[in-house]
Amino acid sequence: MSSYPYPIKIRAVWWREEDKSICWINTKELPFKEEIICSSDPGRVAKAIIEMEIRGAPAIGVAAALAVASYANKVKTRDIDSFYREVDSAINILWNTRPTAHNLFWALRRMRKKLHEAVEKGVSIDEVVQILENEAKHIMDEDIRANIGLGEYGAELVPDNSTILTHCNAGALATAAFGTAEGIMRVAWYKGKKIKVIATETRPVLQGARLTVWELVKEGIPVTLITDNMAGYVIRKGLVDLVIVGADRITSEGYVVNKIGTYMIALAAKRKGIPFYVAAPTSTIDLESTINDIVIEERNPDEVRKVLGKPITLPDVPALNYAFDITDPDLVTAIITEKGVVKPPYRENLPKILKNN
Ligand SMILES: CSC[C@H]1O[C@H](OP(=O)(O)O)[C@H](O)[C@@H]1O
Repeated sequence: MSSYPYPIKIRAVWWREEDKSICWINTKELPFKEEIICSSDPGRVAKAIIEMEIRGAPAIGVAAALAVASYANKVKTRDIDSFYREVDSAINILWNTRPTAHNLFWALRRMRKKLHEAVEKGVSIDEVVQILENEAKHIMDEDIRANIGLGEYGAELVPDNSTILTHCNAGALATAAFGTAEGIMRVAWYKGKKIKVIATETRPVLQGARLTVWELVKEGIPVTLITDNMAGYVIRKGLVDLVIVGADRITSEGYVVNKIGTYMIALAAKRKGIPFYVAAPTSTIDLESTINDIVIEERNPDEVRKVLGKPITLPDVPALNYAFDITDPDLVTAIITEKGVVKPPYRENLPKILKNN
């Protein structure tokens, strides 16, 4: 069991050694029910990602990697070509779950590369299985260490006695553990800074009300819940000292793709002149992409027409359900990663930070 400099109290996804399966806490049921599910079936894990039992850019990537490794452990064939095809098809099933978060594709590319290299080398199936398991565990451990690392950098930017506004959930429930935006909050809190948090509910899936509140209450970090449409006013009223959010993808120019509603908060922060920070491991940064490559997931309109499954409008009214939006680089004060804090110009400085060891 790896050791970390801070307590790891909550994990979104993890590896169960006894049966080499992937386990996750079903975030769809929180905070009202804590349900743990374990599986080695890539189809079941894909369903969990699509239906947001597992959600959050880093958690999705880690889950996909663990699912590939878990499935590889269960493949029965002793023919290497059939084995390769079966594991590669599992990668494809997971690849086609949600289109926006870069971490999913970053993790699956790592797994596919390990699979291809091992098979090319002609190692045994048992050795390929072990290589895939090791890689998936590295991806999981790297995520936790990255969150702690960016948490340390970010906490330096958090004034004592400050109020942080956050949107959605970029916490332990969105990562292998510790969280990104919430990782900064945890380190600041553990280091004795008297922070308070304002969390937006985050319609339509309510990650803020259901997940961020649950995480911060468990940590003993003071949190106040607001509706999404209250964010502008509380910023204007001077109740917020800084904004910290997560990210699902950051392009080469520094465009930040994050939960729908992030852009409006960034505009309000700019207008008020308070810092707007984006916390993200480097696995979220996609230097191959530009704003034109971004795919914004559109989810089932029923998520908008209902709250926790209860209709709030007429059943067939047309509804838009964009799951993410795009925040322009000039609205982002800094991008906080495990390799350091990136300041503008992002097009120039993002590649530099990725080269840092
Ligand atoms: C640590 S990044 C989490 C990121 O992912 C969330 O999206 P979703 O809940 O739809 O997976 C949201 O954009 C968070 O900022």
